[in-house]
Amino acid sequence: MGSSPAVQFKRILLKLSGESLAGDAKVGISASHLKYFADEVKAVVELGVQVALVIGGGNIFRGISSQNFNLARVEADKMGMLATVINALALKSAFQQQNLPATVLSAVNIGTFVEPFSNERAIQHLEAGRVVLLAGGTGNPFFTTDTAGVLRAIEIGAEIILKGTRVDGVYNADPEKFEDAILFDRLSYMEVVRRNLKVMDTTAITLAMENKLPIIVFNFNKSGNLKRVVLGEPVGTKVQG
Ligand SMILES: Nc1ncnc2c1ncn2[C@@H]1O[C@H](COP(=O)(O)OP(=O)(O)O)[C@@H](O)[C@H]1O
Ligand SMILES: O=c1ccn([C@@H]2O[C@H](COP(=O)(O)OP(=O)(O)O)[C@@H](O)[C@H]2O)c(=O)[nH]1
Repeated sequence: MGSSPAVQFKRILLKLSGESLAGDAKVGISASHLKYFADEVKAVVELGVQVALVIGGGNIFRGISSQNFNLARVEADKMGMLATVINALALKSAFQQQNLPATVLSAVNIGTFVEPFSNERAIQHLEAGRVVLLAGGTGNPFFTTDTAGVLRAIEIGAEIILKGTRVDGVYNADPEKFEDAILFDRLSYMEVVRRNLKVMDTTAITLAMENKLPIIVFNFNKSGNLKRVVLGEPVGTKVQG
């Protein structure tokens, strides 16, 4: 008889894209996707893992698409950051409906709706057993929520950033464009940068590298995968030194 798998992490930072909250139309928020997020996250909280979650905003607005609307980039990025707050509020409510205590901390000052982010507050909430939804990205234009994920992981002392996507990990080319793309089990940070593998932006990768924060990129759309990663099963691609 094999021993049961052991939980690998005490505290994780989970990064999920805004689009993963949308239905097939890739815009807006889908009720069934909210429920799915709650179920997947609850399964690891029940293992005793502290979960901080950085959510993107691409299902509502991306600053990079500002040219399409003839908007100034900085204003468009503010809209993108606000979009992440909307997603975080939706997730908080969905988590609470599944009896999963959750709270939102925002990098952008939203007044009375949500608490402002501080690393101490985040850690207090995590230690009190709440899922901490980190909204507003980094609070600065020209950054992404992937970079916010790495930054917050380091600030709150998470052992790893888990980036959930709709593909199985990091490939040698975009698997949505190249059918014969090959999946890596592991990669160094420098290989991701050198090979220009666009699964996370370079700012996020180099910040992780400088702070020795390991990254696992995995398919969040496969139910149970988040739990498998936390239990140390070989799921996705591990990026580290
Ligand atoms: N080398 C690569 N390996 C894996 N995915 C890649 C790669 N290059 C580009 N991608 C794309 O990155 C996406 C994952 O990033 P994610 O942040 O979840 O989505 P998005 O950027 O659309 O919000 C995948 O769906 C995939 O199409
Ligand atoms: O620190 C940040 C994080 C995000 N954004 C803006 O918010 C949008 C949504 O974030 P992102 O594209 O990372 O979301 P995702 O792709 O994960 O859904 C971005 O396009 C940017 O316009 C920003 O300006 N600063």
